[in-house]
Amino acid sequence: MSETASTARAPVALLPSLVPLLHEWLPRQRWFAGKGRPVTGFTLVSATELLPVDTTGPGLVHLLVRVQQPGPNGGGGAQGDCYQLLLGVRTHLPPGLAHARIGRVADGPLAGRTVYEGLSDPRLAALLMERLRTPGPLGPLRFARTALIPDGLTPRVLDAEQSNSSLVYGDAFILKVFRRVWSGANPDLELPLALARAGCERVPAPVAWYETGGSGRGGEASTLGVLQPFLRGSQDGWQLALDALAAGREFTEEARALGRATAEVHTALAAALPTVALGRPAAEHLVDGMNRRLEAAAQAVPALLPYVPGLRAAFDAVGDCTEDNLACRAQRVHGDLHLGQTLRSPDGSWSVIDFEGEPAKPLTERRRPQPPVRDVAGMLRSFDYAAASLPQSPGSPGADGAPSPAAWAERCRDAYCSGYAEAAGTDPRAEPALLRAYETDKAVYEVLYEARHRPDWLPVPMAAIRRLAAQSAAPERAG
Ligand SMILES: Nc1ncnc2c1ncn2[C@@H]1O[C@H](COP(=O)(O)OP(=O)(O)O)[C@@H](O)[C@H]1O
Ligand SMILES: O=P(O)(O)O[C@H]1O[C@H](CO)[C@@H](O[C@H]2O[C@H](CO)[C@@H](O)[C@H](O)[C@H]2O)[C@H](O)[C@H]1O
Repeated sequence: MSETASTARAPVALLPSLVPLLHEWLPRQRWFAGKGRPVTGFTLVSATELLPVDTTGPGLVHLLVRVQQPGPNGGGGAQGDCYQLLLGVRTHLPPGLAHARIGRVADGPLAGRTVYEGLSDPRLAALLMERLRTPGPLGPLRFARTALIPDGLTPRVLDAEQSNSSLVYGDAFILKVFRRVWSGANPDLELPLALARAGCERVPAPVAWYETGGSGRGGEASTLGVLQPFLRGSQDGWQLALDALAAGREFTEEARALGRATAEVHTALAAALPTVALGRPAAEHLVDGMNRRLEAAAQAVPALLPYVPGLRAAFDAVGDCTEDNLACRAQRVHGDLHLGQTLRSPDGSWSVIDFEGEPAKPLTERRRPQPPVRDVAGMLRSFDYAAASLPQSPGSPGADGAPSPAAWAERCRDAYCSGYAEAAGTDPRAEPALLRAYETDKAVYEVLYEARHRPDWLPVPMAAIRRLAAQSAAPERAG
């Protein structure tokens, strides 16, 4: 991403007058990654008027802003993390947009005007779609598409709690606007594009996207947003699993189908993008990464400390990877696979979405080839999560002698691995120590994630930590 401030007709002195409003508004957003650390400054990366700001109607300003904060920044390093903002500007905000209000600008080029979350304004959201329909450059931004997009689709903001912002257009397309912008292609564009080119139908194929930087000055463009077909009427795997559990129903058929879908995605990714055999140095590098993440998590969540030696022992299995072990081949993977990243369409087929990887990790790390067992482990953790999040009531599994949620999860985990083995030809359970190492790494990530975002959920990954640490201490008894 270019670090030079650039403008496309947007007022150059825009940022200073917005700073007091952003100071207050930005840290409160669900997608703001630097929660808990004070914001000490803002730097403008680029400002682009998508709709000119004049006094007759709403304007739409696209901003890339770096946010300075003390402490360990993710991808931004000392310069701070970069965020994408789409600000609506109006003289009078209609009451229907009151919920989107950011504030009134006190001085500068927008003095007296109200700025608000532009994506919440259907008129401005439609304008963003118009840009995607008619590709080409606009100041520092570039719009691209792979197919014609129909006109006149009504936009609505998806109100799911998310790391990014998504808009649905006419129930036909979904546009994901990446909030935290990293230098380089986002895997949520890169991988679905590669899968679409490889003919894999498990992933909605990107129809359009927009990006910045990377052209002419070397380096890769940074992805800002991706438009994909909206899978109307589909339900996500997390909700389906919870519904099944609450009704005391098995979920093994679905789990098996999910295993097959995961294997198909992995096979297509391995065919479309480079794979590497992990020799000892590369495997040891992976173990180092796991140990570093464990140390950082244990510093932030001291409840992890007693388990550190046991968890470290679990990671050692990855260091034993040799080049002739097929399970140790590394390839591009999903990177944050869980039930909430799967959608079942009304005809019963499963799709996989959200290839961004773990949002807090630097992009370079997320784009590195990994053993596919990493995704398998992520999904196995998810069945455990579903079972652990079921509120106990009479008649629910585990109460009054009904099958226990833990046993339900175990059957799902087995069925998922069986489905995976059927489609991939390799059974993840054939390398139990490797699988356990990746499950442990994921559980450590979850401990940190929950401590930061949903402290009430912390007991769920902590229960897994206790189980995994005990299994490493007695591996011969662990499955
Ligand atoms: N192609 C799609 N069709 C239907 N719904 C989708 C599609 N892509 C995403 N969604 C819905 O949008 C939600 C958020 O999408 P996701 O890619 O997970 O965003 P985030 O990275 O912000 O978590 C998903 O949980 C899903 O319900
Ligand atoms: O969907 P995101 O890309 O935002 O992923 C993050 O949030 C997830 C929670 O929404 C989190 O997943 C964890 O909780 C899920 C239940 O809510 C569970 O199914 C997953 O197994 C568990 O990891 C994910 O880790 C995080 O990156």
